[in-house]
Amino acid sequence: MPPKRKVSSRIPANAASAAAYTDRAGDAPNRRSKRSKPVAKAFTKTTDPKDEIKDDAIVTQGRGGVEHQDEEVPSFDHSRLEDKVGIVDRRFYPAEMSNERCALYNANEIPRPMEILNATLASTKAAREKIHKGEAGQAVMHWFKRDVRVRDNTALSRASALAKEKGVGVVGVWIMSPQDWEAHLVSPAKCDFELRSVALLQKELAELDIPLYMETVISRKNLPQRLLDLAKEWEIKTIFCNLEYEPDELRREERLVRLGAEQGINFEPCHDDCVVPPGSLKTGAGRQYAVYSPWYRAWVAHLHANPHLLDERPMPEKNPPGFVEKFRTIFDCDVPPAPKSKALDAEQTERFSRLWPAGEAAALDRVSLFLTEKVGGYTATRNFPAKKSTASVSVHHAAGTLAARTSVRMARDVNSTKKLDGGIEGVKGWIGEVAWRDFYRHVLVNWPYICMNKPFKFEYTNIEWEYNNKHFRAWTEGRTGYPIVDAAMRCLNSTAYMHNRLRMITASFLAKHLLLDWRLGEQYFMTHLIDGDFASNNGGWGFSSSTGVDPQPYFRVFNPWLQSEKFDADGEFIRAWVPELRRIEGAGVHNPYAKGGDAEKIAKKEGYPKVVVEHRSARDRCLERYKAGLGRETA
Ligand SMILES: Cc1cc2nc3c(=O)[nH]c(=O)nc-3n(C[C@H](O)[C@H](O)[C@H](O)COP(=O)(O)OP(=O)(O)OC[C@H]3O[C@@H](n4cnc5c(N)ncnc54)[C@H](O)[C@@H]3O)c2cc1C
Repeated sequence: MPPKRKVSSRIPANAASAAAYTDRAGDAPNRRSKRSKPVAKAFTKTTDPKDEIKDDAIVTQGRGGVEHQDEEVPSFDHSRLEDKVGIVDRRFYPAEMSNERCALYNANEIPRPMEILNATLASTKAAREKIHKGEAGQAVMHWFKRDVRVRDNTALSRASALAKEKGVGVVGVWIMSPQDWEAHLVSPAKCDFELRSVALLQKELAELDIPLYMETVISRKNLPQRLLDLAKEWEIKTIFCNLEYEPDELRREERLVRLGAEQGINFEPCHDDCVVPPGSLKTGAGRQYAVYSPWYRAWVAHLHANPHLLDERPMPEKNPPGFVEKFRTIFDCDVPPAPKSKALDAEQTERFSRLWPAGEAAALDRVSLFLTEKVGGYTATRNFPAKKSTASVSVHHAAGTLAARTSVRMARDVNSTKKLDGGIEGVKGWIGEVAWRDFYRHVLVNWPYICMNKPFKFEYTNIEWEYNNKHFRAWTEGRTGYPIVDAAMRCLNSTAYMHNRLRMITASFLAKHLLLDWRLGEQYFMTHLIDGDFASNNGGWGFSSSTGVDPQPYFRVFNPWLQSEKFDADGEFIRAWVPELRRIEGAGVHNPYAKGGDAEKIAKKEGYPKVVVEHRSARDRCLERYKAGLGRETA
């Protein structure tokens, strides 16, 4: 066990605390401090000085913070390198949370953001009811966030019902928050998709005489008060929204409930994003499930016992006569342009619009087409990227142009049993995949520290990751010398999407073959995927790197060649994305340099790279490093 030293310092929650880090790094073996310099340079994020992001908005509290006081810090504390390698964006977040603090969450000694929100909803209940019973105001507001749709929208439907009861209309609001996009690493393709969807939403709402007011709020911390100010300006007494489950968002909504109650506005957050609201399913011992299979059985049983959870939410009604005239000025808002750091060029705009039609009509078309033409063969074919046999609706689930509830209901309704289980194998299998999305959200709510750069299994913090920039670049560019990995990464870079099997292969390759800190890969995916979604992405990375909830065991290391031969047997997917290997016939395409002959000649001639790491030795190094990391005392 490494020697420990007593640190008697109070590190402010928001301090970059370079000195503290230097100190700690000083404890580390020389090889690490030697290595950290060039690595820091290579990975540190750069910020465009022209960008709108302002320093004043750095969130100093709120993602757990660093609250070490007289703590025991072992000399090995590899996680602390995160500051040097740019894992945590310190413009927005405090440094990586300590393992002790994670343990406190697990021991229920720190209230989770959802619990704090629920407590505030309870403590403000009387005040909010009084507002509800009071004056009608001029309208009811629905704040659109990750629910860019009119149909099957819980909070919008409730806003419409309340407006009808009060004899007023509904006003829609959508706020662009460039800092949220920056902090959440939202990819330019995803921002563009959202903006295109918002433009379509505005048109759909206009048919119901509902305006969509749009505004850009630069500083994310000002957003709650700005919403309340808009409500006051328009004499609105109630604001509805659907909940997002990341800690920052839950804390923001908690603040809105509190500030709203103080300022005479009832803020009503609704569960909508999950089919089953987080917190509804508990093990026999009353805990949140950390394993998918029993959780899934409970999820199905819960939905069969509570079928209303799958009911379509009523469409909002048309606003009453005279409403358009009263709110004329906000009917003509323009969709704002993407912030500079997220803007696409003309060619990218055209490409992504063609590949990913936006809006809820496109979403419903996609899911309907899938359920009529493809779902029957889903279970048998879903792992084969070249078959294009999955629904391709994750982009819609992520933007909220399609509710997961809608997908599950539509699938249930085409099932021969009219249930979630039994009946058609493909339908059952597909519902099970959509359920993974719920599962990872339930996990996020119960273990919020996964959103604070900690692995679910925080004992894996002490694995000594590599920060090899050359390897990372080879992975991002699709030049690792492993054709299936390279094809997948090039597909991601071009289409902003990657098939699930390939996400598992590339993620496993980064964490286990290259031994790179899995959080680098997690971030790269977020900044490039059009369907980037924190909970699903983090869950997928946790699974593949064996650091997450219900992961594959660390000693299972995917062999990329075997995966390739199994799931892209004809090499169709590889040839589509790696032109250097297109002329190779037969199995040589999976590992051209090993096969010799024509395959090797073509690969060499076309400049296809040799492997960056040799499979067997990479595997051995991985097992050794994981084992050593797990044997270490947690920091
Ligand atoms: C490392 C890694 C990272 C991932 N990152 C994301 C991400 O950022 N956003 C994202 O939506 N999905 C992510 N996934 C899950 C999955 O790869 C995609 O949801 C899926 O490829 C989307 O394609 P589809 O819509 O055709 O899926 P289908 O196979 O048709 O599945 C239907 C829907 O179920 C949900 N779903 C399917 N598989 C999963 C899963 N494993 N976890 C959670 N939800 C699932 C999605 O909403 C999907 O649209 C990740 C998986 C891994 C292994």
